[in-house]
Amino acid sequence: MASQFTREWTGINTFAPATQTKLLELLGKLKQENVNSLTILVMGKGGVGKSSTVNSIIGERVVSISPFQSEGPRPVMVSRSRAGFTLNIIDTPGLIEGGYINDMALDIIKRFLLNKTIDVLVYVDRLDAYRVDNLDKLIVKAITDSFGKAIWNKAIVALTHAQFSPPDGLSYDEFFSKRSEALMKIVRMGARIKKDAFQAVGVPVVLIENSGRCNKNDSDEKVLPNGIAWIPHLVQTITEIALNKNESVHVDKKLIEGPNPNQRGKLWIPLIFALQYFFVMKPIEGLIQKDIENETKPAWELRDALSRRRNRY
Ligand SMILES: Nc1nc2c(ncn2[C@@H]2O[C@H](COP(=O)(O)OP(=O)(O)OP(=O)(O)O)[C@@H](O)[C@H]2O)c(=O)[nH]1
Repeated sequence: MASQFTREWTGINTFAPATQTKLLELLGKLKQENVNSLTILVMGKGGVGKSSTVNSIIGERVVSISPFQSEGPRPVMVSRSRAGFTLNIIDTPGLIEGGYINDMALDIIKRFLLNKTIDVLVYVDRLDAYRVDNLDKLIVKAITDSFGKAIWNKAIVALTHAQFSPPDGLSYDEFFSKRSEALMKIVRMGARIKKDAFQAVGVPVVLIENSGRCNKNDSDEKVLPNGIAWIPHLVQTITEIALNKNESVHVDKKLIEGPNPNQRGKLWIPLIFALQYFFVMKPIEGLIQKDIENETKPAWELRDALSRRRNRY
């Protein structure tokens, strides 16, 4: 997907040596499986840390970040190559505006993605939130309606602000598990996937800390309060999703335009006619016939029939 002029992924060099080694190992694993490029789509509500996450993965400030919702509702694709492998990451604008899905932004994203193939969807939200609401459901529904339910076979839920300290009484792991559980429930509902099927998909939830003040371990890697070096963990999860048995999602015209409303239900028309014929028209015909047979003949008709019979003898 990237051209021959794709820039070198030099941002990797800014990571701690231990992180670099792990990332290069993962790229090697992908190449071993004949995967020479990956396209990652980053989506979520406004201001949750999508652009910051793109910058963290690339290791450069490639897209602008802002504490306020960004103005231009335009997606941006950043491509970098390293050792014969190309990484494409698509940053998208937040989809919610004034409490509703911004249809225009969604449409622009869909058109931007036309003829591209999504290998992994990273659905971003924040760890430090206490409740999920209808907006979360709406955004998941909008993603599902745009790219089909199959997109969730290729999805990761990523929670930013992961250096967050939960309120008194709750451990980090407990808070993470409660937050993930609540979010996964809303994702399942928004995607309209049955519980069993959704559990079988097993969308992974990963933690991210984009802040420059992220703690580091002895190997100088950025770590979370649970001790996990999050960059290699995120890239490893991306690799696993990319290599799972499910197909990547190719965005074609049919997918983004959805079913033609004029075609909707057309297949049912002959069946409805057949049902009407057998279960409405036929029984009515039968009743009419029976009615004619049972009809009591008027007296003059019986009298005329009798005199005709008498004259014959
Ligand atoms: N502490 C902390 N702040 C973060 C993290 N991720 C993002 N931020 C901050 O959150 C704000 C919004 O971040 P962005 O990356 O612009 O969020 P976005 O989702 O791309 O926003 P839109 O493009 O407006 O939809 C910025 O002030 C970031 O510095 C994180 O992991 N930890």
